[in-house]
Amino acid sequence: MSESAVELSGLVKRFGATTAVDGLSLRLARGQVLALLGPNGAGKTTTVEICEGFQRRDGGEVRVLGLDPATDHERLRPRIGVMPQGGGAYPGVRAEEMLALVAACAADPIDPAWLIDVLGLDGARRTPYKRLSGGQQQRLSLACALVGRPELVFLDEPTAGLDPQARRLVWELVRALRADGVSVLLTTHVMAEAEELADHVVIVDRGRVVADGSPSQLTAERPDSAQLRFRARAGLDLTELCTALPADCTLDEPTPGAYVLTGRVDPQVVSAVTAWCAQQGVLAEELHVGRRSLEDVFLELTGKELR
Ligand SMILES: Nc1ncnc2c1ncn2[C@@H]1O[C@H](COP(=O)(O)OP(=O)(O)OP(=O)(O)O)[C@@H](O)[C@H]1O
Repeated sequence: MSESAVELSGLVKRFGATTAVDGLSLRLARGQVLALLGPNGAGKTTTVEICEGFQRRDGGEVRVLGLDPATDHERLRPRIGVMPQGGGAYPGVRAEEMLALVAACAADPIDPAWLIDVLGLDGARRTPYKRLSGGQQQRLSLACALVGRPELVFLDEPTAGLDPQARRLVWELVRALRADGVSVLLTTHVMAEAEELADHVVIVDRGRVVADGSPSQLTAERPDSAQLRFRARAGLDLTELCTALPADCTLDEPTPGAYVLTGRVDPQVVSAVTAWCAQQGVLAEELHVGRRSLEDVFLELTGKELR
């Protein structure tokens, strides 16, 4: 087994009566990307901040690059990069000044001008932090996390609020980091981000791990995990359609006119659905047979209620 970049065992963190992290264990192998997913308040940021050495744990074991962040923070700091949720900086500092300041703390920094260019911040180099757009602040925060050539990077919701172009750029950077052997632990609410980038996904809920594996393991580990999706006019009688299908199939209309059948999808099932639609004079469009998405797995494990 390769060496771990992060190893947590039975991690516990309480805030008064709230148990934010409740016996959480996970492992990020060196050179890999781990995505930590979970609903709001699941304990992701708290877990990441304990790994970064910014929060003290109440129980469990934590090893980050072989060190304990609670006691070895000074030795760990130059080896890790941190992009906190929401960023933050002195409002008057100019983008290039801020990056230069962070670079000055590193033994062998990446050229700040190059990073500014790669992250599309060239036109904003002399803009004070408070005047940068939210997306520019995010990208500057990412630049600050990377400028010290870290061995391990923590990215807390790195693409929150970014436009699609900037999101793609961040994804490319994460892939480039991985190709360079950098380990990445990221939190995200964007399932496509986890599917695109992560070698390993850990889903947490109420401070506990509820699923752990590669994206393909999580979406395909059950034999009944296939789905048939199609579009048709809204409000089809799903109870009646169900009678034409095997008992273990479930049908849902998550948004009007979009249908999802989950179960053992075989040729007979596809034929039964289209035949039933034909009997109703309904054209089933955009038929697609595939695996459950990571989002389906996530909702199944963590529920659909808002937190
Ligand atoms: N400093 C704090 N004081 C008190 N409670 C806190 C503190 N920080 C976090 N919590 C609580 O701990 C729980 C976990 O919060 P955390 O921010 O780690 O969740 P999260 O998974 O990162 O959520 P989100 O997706 O909304 O960012 C929540 O109930 C939160 O209210």
